[in-house]
Amino acid sequence: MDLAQSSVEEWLDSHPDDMQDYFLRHADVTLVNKWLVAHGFNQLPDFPAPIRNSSLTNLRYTYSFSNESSNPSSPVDTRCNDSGFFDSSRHQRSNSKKHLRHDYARSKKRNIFRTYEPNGGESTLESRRNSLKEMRQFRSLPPTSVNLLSMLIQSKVRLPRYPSKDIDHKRELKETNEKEFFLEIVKDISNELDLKSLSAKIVANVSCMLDADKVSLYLIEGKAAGKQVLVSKIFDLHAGTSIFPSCTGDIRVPWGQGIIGHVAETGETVNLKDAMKDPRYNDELGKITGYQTETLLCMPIRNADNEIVGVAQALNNNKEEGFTQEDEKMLATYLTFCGIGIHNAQIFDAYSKEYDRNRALLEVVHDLFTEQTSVDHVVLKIMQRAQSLLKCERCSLLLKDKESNSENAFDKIFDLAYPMKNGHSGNSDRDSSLRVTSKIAELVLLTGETINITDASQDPRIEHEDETVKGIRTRSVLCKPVRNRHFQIIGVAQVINRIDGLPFDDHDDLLFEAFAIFCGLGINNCQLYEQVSLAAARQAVALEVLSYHASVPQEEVLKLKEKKLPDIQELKIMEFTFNDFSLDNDQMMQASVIMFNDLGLSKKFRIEYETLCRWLLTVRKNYRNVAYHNWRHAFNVCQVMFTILKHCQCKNYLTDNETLALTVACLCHDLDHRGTNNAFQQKSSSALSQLYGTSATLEHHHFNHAIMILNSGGTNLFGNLGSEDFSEVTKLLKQAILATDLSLHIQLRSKFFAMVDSGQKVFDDRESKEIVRSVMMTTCDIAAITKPWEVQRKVSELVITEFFDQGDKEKHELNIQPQACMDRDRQDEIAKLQLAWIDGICLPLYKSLVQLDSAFQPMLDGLLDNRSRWERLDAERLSKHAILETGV
Ligand SMILES: Nc1nc2c(ncn2[C@@H]2O[C@@H]3COP(=O)(O)O[C@H]3[C@H]2O)c(=O)[nH]1
Ligand SMILES: [Zn+2]
Repeated sequence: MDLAQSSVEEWLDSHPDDMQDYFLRHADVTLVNKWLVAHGFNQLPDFPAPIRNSSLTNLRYTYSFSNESSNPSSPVDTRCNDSGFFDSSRHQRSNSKKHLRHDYARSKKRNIFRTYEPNGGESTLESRRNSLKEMRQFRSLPPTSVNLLSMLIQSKVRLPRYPSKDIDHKRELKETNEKEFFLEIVKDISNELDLKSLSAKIVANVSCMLDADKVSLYLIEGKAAGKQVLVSKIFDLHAGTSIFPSCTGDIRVPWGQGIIGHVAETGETVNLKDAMKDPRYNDELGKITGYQTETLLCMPIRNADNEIVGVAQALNNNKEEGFTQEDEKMLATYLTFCGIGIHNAQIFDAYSKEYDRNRALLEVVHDLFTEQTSVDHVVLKIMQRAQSLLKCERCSLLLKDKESNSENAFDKIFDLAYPMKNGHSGNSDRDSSLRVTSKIAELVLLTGETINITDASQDPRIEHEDETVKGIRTRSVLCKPVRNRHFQIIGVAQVINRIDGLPFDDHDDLLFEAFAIFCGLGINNCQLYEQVSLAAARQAVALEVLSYHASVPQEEVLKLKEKKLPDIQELKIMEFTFNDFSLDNDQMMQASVIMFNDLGLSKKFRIEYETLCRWLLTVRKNYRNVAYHNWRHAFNVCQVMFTILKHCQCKNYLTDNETLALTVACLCHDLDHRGTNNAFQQKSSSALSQLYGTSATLEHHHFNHAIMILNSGGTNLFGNLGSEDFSEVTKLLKQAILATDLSLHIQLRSKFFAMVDSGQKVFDDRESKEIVRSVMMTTCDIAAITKPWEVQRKVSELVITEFFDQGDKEKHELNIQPQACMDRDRQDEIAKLQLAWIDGICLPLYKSLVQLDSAFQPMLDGLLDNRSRWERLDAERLSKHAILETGV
């Protein structure tokens, strides 16, 4: 066991990268804390209270949990009071010096950063293997959009990692072949794009080159924002600056401080034989660690544009004369290469950050599309992503109270704390950290302006009394309005305290702006979705109510079912001269049953008698009580179809499915007609035109209504049809009902006329059959014009009554002038209009039908008779008119 342990340790020692990788992936905050305690870093700056009465008072620390392994969803408690680790007792503080000294002594013994790869190219192989493993991992997952997106936005860029030569090898080379040595250390850094590794390599190489005991490297950050600071990426304790390492290895030196600051600011090289005597030298750390600095060489690093990008400092080369001119020259030359390398690595770093940002925003977009059902879900997801990207202690969203009279009241608050509290929504009163910043949120809600408070202790708008009670300290706040798609403010998004202790910068502002927009969009989508769901539910309820009223009581069904059917001859329904008004309601029902039976439909399609009765009664009930487009019209249309099927040739070309579809279509073709035509639906922007569009608006509705009836309980006439027949009959039914749109007939009829003119008598191809069926529907629909004069006169009155009602609506409700045939003020022109109707639509149709099949002759005869009647009436009107005008 012990042996295994020692071999494990040995392996870990020889594989520092793997060990570090394992640590980064598996270490939790407790372990990090333990590590920090063990290494003497037992104070956190500003968390929770500044250090007072200590010899370290003027030391500036910056602790950051912001390295790539930090994840806001991990339960990191930055206050760490539970463990007592950050307890600010004096005892702990005085111990810290001891730890620090101890650690420093140890750090001298070994390289903290290994600057070479003991096993050559293995790491490149390993990274390739890892990336393959990741791909396999994604590929093995089921293909959900999340997995596909993850795969797509996986960075395919792998950092080149070139192994450094052993430090001893470099030293040897330096002794034997200085030129080779120099080439080696330039090559060493030329391909390194990771800033941290690059810094470590430069430090190691400069140390070797100058025989310096300690080398440090600082890079300038925050130049663009005008807040310059010198940052060291590597963990490297040394004396000479008032700095302290952070737990990520980032060390920050304020601008202009110490020799490093001076060199960065002026660009001068500083070469000292006795650094401690220089007034710029600040030896706070030296006092603690006991490290004595003697010789010092500090030089600026410039990029290709000659701008200073950093500073390198070497200490103690243990030579009496200090660092020589030769050393200076060599360092200057080497730093020229380092400057280019650093510049490239910084650009790469900026691109990586941008990549991360875009990736996070893409993920938010994905969330937005997948989470549309609940505001809570979408907001929480976006906030989690915002918090993970902005790395802040708290992220909240406060939604405006729409009901409240007050302009700055919130009714829903989402709050995500760090460590993750699994965001909750509710009353903010219980939460003091929200209360201290709610004034800011109210202000943002009122003004619509972003507020970025970089130092909350100096801001009067933050109520600090609450903080002392709860032990929470607001250091910085970034607060933004959240708007809907109409740019109205619907809430406020707020982030508090960056984890690294720095204030929110312009970059954060921009990023948070994107999140606020996403939040607004997400909420908007969810609200729309909720509205649609609500409307759908409302519609479902309305349909339920309607279908209850549209259905027929069972007694009525039984009554019809049990009533003896009269003789078909008695009803005279097999004649073209059938009187549309001869049957009463019950007789029309019975006549319909007889037609189904006589055509053999009931038998062929195994339609149960009770189902047929219920269906017929239901269809009748679903016609409105309008003047013309009512149940009687539907019945009369069906009667004509029946007569045609009984007397004309076309029956021979129709299949049973077609006969069934045409019969059902006649009875259903005007279902739920409201007494107004398609043009009116369009002009009034009725719900029907919105639902079905402007082409065959009503006809689509009639068809859908027919399907609805067929689908409701006990009325499925097609219930015993096989699936193929069922879908064919439904399709034929749709075609037939849509064909009753007169404008479609006008488009189609020329084809029919051409077919008849060409002498075609047999219709067995798909297209001509469809044309014939459509023409048959119109033939029946307008057949009242062919009926005996008394019937025609009565029907035309009903048609005109409905027309005039629509005309009245157009005049009074839509404020438009109706067509002549719908204008009540022109009722004396009826005969003229009927003549136009006959000549324009009816006569060409019935003439062509007779040409096709002489069995249609009675229809044409009736039509011509009615024409002469209308002609006479029109002539009478004209002569009356002439008498009135001339007085003769
Ligand atoms: N002018 C006129 N139009 C008619 C007459 N009979 C039917 N129609 C029209 O023919 C149309 C056929 O389709 P619709 O049932 O939608 O509406 C009908 C009426 O607009 C009529 O006697 N005179
Ligand atoms: Zn009709």
